[in-house]
Amino acid sequence: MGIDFKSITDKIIVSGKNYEMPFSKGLLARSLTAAGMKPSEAYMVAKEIEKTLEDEGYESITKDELRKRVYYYLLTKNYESIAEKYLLWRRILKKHPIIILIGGASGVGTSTIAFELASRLGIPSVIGTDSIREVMRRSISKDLVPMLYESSYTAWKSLRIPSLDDNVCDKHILGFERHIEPVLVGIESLIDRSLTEGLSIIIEGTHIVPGFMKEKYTSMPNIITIILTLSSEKMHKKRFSARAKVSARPMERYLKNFEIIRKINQYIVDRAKENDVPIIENVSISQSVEKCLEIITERFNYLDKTENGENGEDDMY
Ligand SMILES: Nc1ncnc2c1ncn2[C@@H]1O[C@H](COP(=O)(O)OP(=O)(O)OP(=O)(O)O)[C@@H](O)[C@H]1O
Ligand SMILES: O=C(O)[C@@H](CO)OP(=O)(O)O
Repeated sequence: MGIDFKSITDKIIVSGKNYEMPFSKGLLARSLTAAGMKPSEAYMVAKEIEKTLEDEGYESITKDELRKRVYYYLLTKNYESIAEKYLLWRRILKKHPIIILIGGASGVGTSTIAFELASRLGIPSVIGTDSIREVMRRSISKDLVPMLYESSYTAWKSLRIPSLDDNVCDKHILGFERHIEPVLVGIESLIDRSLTEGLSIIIEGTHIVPGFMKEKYTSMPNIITIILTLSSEKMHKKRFSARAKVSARPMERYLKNFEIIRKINQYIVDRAKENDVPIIENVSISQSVEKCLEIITERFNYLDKTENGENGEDDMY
């Protein structure tokens, strides 16, 4: 049996297909910011919508009706483009789990952007590929795949190739490739699980490299890969010192291996270009998040059109 919210709150109750919850201005504001509204404005709009419903005597409202109300409210306040994006996002998220993969070399900011994006989109799970790597380490022995027990930029040290001719193959990159392969198995199984459960998720880290994931995944329109980079070496270096101040990851280790990390950065960017995967210069957090949202909205538009036709609006709200 569900919770009897009426007995514990006098808030309007919002009901979905399988659950009910008290009206949350924060949740509504979040879906408005995902559609492009400024956070400060979004909270005020959410507050105003709640007040209008209260004034009209609502005690409960279905999610579909609320969506409709929000949409028309936005139109009457001249937020046409946000209104359309808001509807598009609700329509897509209602039908599909969304899987966002954020890749990039160590230190370019994948986890920072992934967490910001998750909060804007209301996606409850962010998993770092470092954690997946940790799980894979427990299931694959060090003797079998020693590269897995290294970092992405030191994996080359475990290669079993005595003298590698750098003109034929770059040992740092070969080490990196061998390092990410077993982690990809874990990433793919996590994606399978999310698809089966219908749960949206963001997976981030240096093990997300375009061209390495099976086509089965890259061809799904609700799986979106984005690569982050930093062209400026100076800025990239600074990120390690900034991180060292708030975490237990010493910057010396990353600075010592900086040349290799930069090589990996270039390698990931090249693979992204080859595979038509969008690349974002992660200079400012807010701008990177905005760009990610633009890329995701574009994909949603495509998904929506392929499902409903150019003007199809059979399930508008
Ligand atoms: N756009 C940005 N502007 C300023 N600082 C940023 C930005 N993105 C990330 N940072 C900071 O840079 C540092 C490194 O970022 P983060 O830990 O997210 O990197 P990462 O790509 O996840 O690295 P790793 O793969 O090694 O875990 C952090 O201190 C973070 O706060
Ligand atoms: O392998 C790496 O590039 C990083 C990624 O976060 O991990 P660590 O430096 O902790 O081994």
